[in-house]
Amino acid sequence: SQPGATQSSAWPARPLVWGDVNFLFTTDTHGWLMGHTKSGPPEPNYSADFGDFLSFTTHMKSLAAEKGVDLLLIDSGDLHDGTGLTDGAPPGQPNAHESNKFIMRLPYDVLTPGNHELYQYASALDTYKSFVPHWSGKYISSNVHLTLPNTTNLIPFGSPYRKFLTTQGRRVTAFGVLFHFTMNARGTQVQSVEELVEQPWFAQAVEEEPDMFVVAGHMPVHMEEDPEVNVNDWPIVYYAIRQRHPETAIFIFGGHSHKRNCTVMDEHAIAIQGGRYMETVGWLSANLTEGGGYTRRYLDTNRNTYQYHTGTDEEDFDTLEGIELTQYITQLADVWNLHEVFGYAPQDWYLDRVEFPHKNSVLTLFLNDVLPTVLRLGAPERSNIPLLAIFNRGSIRYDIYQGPFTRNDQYTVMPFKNQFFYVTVPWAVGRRVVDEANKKREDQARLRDAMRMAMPSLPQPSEVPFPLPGAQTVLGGPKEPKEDEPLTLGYVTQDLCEGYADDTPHLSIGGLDRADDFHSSPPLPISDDTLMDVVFPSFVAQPIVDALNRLFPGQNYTVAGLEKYMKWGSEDVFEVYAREKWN
Ligand SMILES: Nc1ccn([C@@H]2O[C@H](COP(=O)(O)O)[C@@H](O)[C@H]2O)c(=O)n1
Repeated sequence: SQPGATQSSAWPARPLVWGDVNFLFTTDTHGWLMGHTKSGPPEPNYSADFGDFLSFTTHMKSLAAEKGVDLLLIDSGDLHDGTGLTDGAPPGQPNAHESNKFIMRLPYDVLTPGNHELYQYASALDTYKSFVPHWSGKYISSNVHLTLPNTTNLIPFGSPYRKFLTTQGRRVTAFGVLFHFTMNARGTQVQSVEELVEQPWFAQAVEEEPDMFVVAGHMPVHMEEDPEVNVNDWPIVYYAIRQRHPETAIFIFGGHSHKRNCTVMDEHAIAIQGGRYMETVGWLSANLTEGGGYTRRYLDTNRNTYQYHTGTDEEDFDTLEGIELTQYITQLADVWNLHEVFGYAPQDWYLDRVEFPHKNSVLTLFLNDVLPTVLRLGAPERSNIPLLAIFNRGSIRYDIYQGPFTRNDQYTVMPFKNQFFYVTVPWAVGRRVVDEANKKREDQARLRDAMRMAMPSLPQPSEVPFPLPGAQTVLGGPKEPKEDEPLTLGYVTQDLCEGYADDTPHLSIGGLDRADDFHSSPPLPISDDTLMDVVFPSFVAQPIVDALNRLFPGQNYTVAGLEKYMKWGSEDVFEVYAREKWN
């Protein structure tokens, strides 16, 4: 792992149960290739870096070969937007250009893009040119297309599908599916999942019966409260395959909601996903012969986990390639100055453990102090005008831990490069913008829910042989810790499949389901007709402009007509604040 990373003191509770077909899977890694290096709990549980992960997958592939079984490695997208390694490149270089080279060192069998691969045309194009070719057909994007500069023809972003033989000779048909993402950059196209399954080429690809279908997709395998994330179109893909092949095995690997979860779809189909930020490596094993059945496990990403499951120790775990990858990651972090300290955070602030406006919520810190401080510093000429700052919760991505706050931390909290726009309106209008923008979101969510209800519901699985014979130890709740083995803080997963699936037992860190809605700084004690500045990030300019136009008819606000509030963008905000307040 990376120099200075605090190692985990926790260990897995029991060995993995292998089937004849096995999968390791990642999703929503968002650039956390350095692993989690802080000492505050639960960070040490996720302290392995991508070099460790490479050593782990190498040992696991060898174990599979020794056992004469298959092991496939899958990723379900969102490789960048989340750390300095992916987003801290010098100006002009597309996100993830360097970090993608690290990912290319891993032996993935199937990869698929997430929505973050498509927000910016420059990074989508760079992925297409520099990353996709390396995979020789393994990077699959069944419903994503792109146009090359100065052309109009849509071409597949990755391969539309992949048919291949596993090392044990099993025939696989694989697809890669992204939810119907609509905020993609001009020059990229995402087909809806309904449209995808109607394509003649899709019907043709599905027609021939393989031993198993493997579908990696950037959509959650469960329903979510948040309409931004509640984009579970898996039943559409599932039915499109099931109609033709009633009993063929289907393995679905989801993502996007940043949670561990699992759903049994029928006796021969299961959908599963790991969490986010390289905190989880998922494990799924199945017997396609000998009466079927599955086991699953959510592995914490630390060296204890990796060594325990590969029967190695500090002496023989690291492979040369793994050590080399760790060193390359360290070098890039050094070259890009990611460990530069901007200030010292006086306490922890959490994203998901406490609710806004709790004093330990990173959202509270951001709205009540960070944003007002930085906006005032950034536009001193407007400091006599009252200010209402608005932001979208989804732009804040992670906790802040007490101690040195570095350039990399700035990217883990707020990786996006959004400008700040403003309009000057009477307080009577300004104070209603956030509610109005959120109301529209809720209306859209209701519409989407209504469409979803029109879809056939999933059949109830009957008598699903879950888990695999020999996996009974997985059932019955968390293993009781020994008295001298205190539990550490971490994830305690309750997914929708049978039994207990966390690999290492923990005391629950908690976690809240939140909508990616709009929030604003505290109300101002001013009269309704006082003019004020409403400031918001460019990413949400359209919904805020729409809300303003509904509240203030006749003004005709447009995104193109908006002015920048200050020179700093969202990626600068925490640096400016930490230098000012924590230094
Ligand atoms: N330029 C951007 C891009 C995205 N966001 C926020 O990220 C959310 C999507 O992230 P997921 O991991 O859930 O896919 C999006 O809804 C925005 O809130 C942003 O702020 N700026």
